[in-house]
Amino acid sequence: MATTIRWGIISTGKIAECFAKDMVVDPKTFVLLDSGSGLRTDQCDTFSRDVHDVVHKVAAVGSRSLESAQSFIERALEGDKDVKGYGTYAEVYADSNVDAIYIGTPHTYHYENALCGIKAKKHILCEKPVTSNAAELRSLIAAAKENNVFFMEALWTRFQPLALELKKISESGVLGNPIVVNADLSGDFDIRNIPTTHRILDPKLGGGAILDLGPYPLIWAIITLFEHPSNNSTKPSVTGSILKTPITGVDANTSFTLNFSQANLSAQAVLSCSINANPIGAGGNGVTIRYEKGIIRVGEPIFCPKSFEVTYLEKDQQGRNRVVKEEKIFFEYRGGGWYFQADEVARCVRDGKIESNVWTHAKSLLQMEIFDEVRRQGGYVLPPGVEKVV
Ligand SMILES: NC(=O)C1=CN([C@@H]2O[C@H](COP(=O)(O)OP(=O)(O)OC[C@H]3O[C@@H](n4cnc5c(N)ncnc54)[C@H](OP(=O)(O)O)[C@@H]3O)[C@@H](O)[C@H]2O)C=CC1
Ligand SMILES: O=C1OC[C@@H](O)[C@H](O)[C@H]1O
Repeated sequence: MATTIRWGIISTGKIAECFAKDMVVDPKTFVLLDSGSGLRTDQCDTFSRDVHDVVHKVAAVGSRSLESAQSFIERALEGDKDVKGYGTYAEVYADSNVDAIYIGTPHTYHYENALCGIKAKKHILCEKPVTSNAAELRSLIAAAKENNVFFMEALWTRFQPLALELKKISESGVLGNPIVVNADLSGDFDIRNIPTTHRILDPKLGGGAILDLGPYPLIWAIITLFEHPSNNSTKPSVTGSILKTPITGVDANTSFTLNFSQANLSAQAVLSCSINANPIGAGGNGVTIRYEKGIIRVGEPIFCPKSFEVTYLEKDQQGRNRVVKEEKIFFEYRGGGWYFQADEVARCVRDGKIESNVWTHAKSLLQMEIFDEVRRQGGYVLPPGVEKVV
């Protein structure tokens, strides 16, 4: 019999709406198609979501305003009368019809929202970045353990079928070891014209590039370098550089380099993010991973790419690399793709786990430690009181 997870949604902002809409995409009728030239029809079925073991149901929506909760239910959940709308988040935590809480508030509220949910014995899926810093995350992990509830950061990209397939190729050895990862996520948020209270500009909301966009270039380095068997889960060294905007002092342009050289890997990730620049790979590739014997190029947008290309290289007699094969792999699916991570939550809850084996507490912690270090080196200090644990 399928396990049903009854979700309580915290906040009625943009991403909460995307997540809620995805929860009503029928997982059984969903088919993932491979399209275009380079079709790998032999493997299409492998990528079908075709989920029969878990079912998602939104049971409650909480907002700071009841009207907002009700209008959210109308627009995102087709006015479903079975969904309770609440004018406070506390009522969602207290609702006995809610199994798991999805948190879609601005970064600097994640800690307190997640802690309230955990204390109410709810399982938690919390948007990225999971907290403002590593200390807050350590405190939440301890609280989740103490209350025996599942807790995971909503690092949705890690669960997408493209990421799973790329990881398989990356670790198969067919391309040799990875050498360099280049990844950027940038967006032009029109920072001169948006209000300084916008979450991307307001330091009280953890504004800037590193906390909002940084998780995405980083996830490709984590998948291909940190998780690579030759790395033995060894943490990288971190070098970061930040250019702040004079508008509010948050980081506008941030780059960070990770060296993986302590285990059996010798590889570097060169990562960056900006809130005032167009995507570097607009119309092209947002991530490039160079291996000893090939290259993988991942399409934009790097948080939800729909294709990647693999170039296989071989040395000729003069020792020059030549292309021997090129392959392009496409992914298509209905909905936004946020349900892949929700399926993971449901299965972990069903199996009595408090942590995912895929996006573990340790990987979220590694991410927050890297961001802390980049902010430290770049001199980006959040205003007093914003970080609830330091
Ligand atoms: N996984 C993904 O693809 C994405 C993830 N995100 C993440 O989701 C989070 C929210 O982003 P996004 O949806 O774009 O943000 P929005 O500003 O659109 O929504 C945030 C919501 O949080 C609630 N909220 C609570 N306190 C505050 C406050 N002080 N100021 C503003 N809003 C508040 C509000 O809901 P209410 O009024 O109902 O209480 C608001 O609508 C971020 O942490 C971001 O990193 C964002 C975009 C994509
Ligand atoms: O998670 C996200 O993905 C898309 C970006 O535009 C957004 O700002 C970010 O929060």
